[in-house]
Amino acid sequence: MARSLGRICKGFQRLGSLSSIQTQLRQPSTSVSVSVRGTTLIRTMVQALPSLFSSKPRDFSLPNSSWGSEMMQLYEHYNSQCEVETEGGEKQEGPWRRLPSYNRLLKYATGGVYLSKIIQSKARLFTRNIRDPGAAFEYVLFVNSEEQKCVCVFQAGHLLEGPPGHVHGGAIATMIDTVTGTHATILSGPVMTANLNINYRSPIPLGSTVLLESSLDKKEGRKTFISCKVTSSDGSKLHTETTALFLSINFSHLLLGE
Ligand SMILES: CCCCCCCC/C=C\CCCCCCCC(=O)SCCNC(=O)CCNC(=O)[C@H](O)C(C)(C)COP(=O)(O)OP(=O)(O)OC[C@H]1O[C@@H](n2cnc3c(N)ncnc32)[C@H](O)[C@@H]1OP(=O)(O)O
Repeated sequence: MARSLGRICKGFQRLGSLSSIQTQLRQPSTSVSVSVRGTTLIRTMVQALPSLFSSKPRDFSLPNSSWGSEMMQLYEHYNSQCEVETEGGEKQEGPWRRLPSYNRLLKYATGGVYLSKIIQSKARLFTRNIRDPGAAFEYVLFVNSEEQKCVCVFQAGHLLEGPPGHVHGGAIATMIDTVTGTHATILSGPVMTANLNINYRSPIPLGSTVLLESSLDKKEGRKTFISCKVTSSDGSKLHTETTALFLSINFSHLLLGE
């Protein structure tokens, strides 16, 4: 435990002081401003993420050759609203913001006390650990701070099969947890999923693109309640409906695992 804590402290030392991160935040090339309450932490984390990796991290939420036309259309729909033009022709932030996505959250604060050091260093985010483009989880998240909403465009690859020709329910749950969990983190800081209640209404064809829409229901103390719908890309078919509960945690909770 002491070793793990030491590693985490080292990790945060490498992150640099908060003021140096804030200086980074002010630089145009790295500036992201998610302007909802309680988002300073997540903004800092999102901003700091790239510097936690040894070499240039790959942002998995950018288009690749496996993205089909539906995925691209929806991506462009939301991406075009990340920056808008004023009447005077100036560019300014729009209502939506694309979230970058890496295959690891923290390089140094790994936890995982049951793993050897070598294996710990190979730990990767579940949804981003298959390198073959298009094979599994292809997705991109956008957040709308004003409306306290999050959307995710998700293209389900051939390795996610459950019933023949359709997406595995666990893979769907994984994406719902990812989207609502990210949304809850943006709204409330570090959280863990306490409850996910999913109703599967219609199967998702393998290879198709669907839209996940997450919205805040309410916040009560440490509890953040979120709802999420999965629909076909044109919104005409409802695939799943979910309510989720997230509880705010201290980082030490992840280490102690209690
Ligand atoms: C650090 C995050 C950083 C994220 C950065 C995001 C950037 C984006 C990048 C990448 C995206 C990746 C996003 C992935 C997201 C995935 C998230 C997961 O999958 S998390 C894994 C699955 N979840 C677990 O393993 C939890 C296991 N459970 C626990 O650890 C505990 O039970 C915990 C923390 C949930 C609660 O434990 P207590 O001890 O803190 O709290 P107690 O006292 O038990 O409960 C507090 C209140 O909550 C209610 N409560 C607790 N559990 C409940 C439940 N299941 N249903 C209803 N109420 C519950 C209780 O009744 C109590 O309520 P009363 O205060 O009395 O009103």
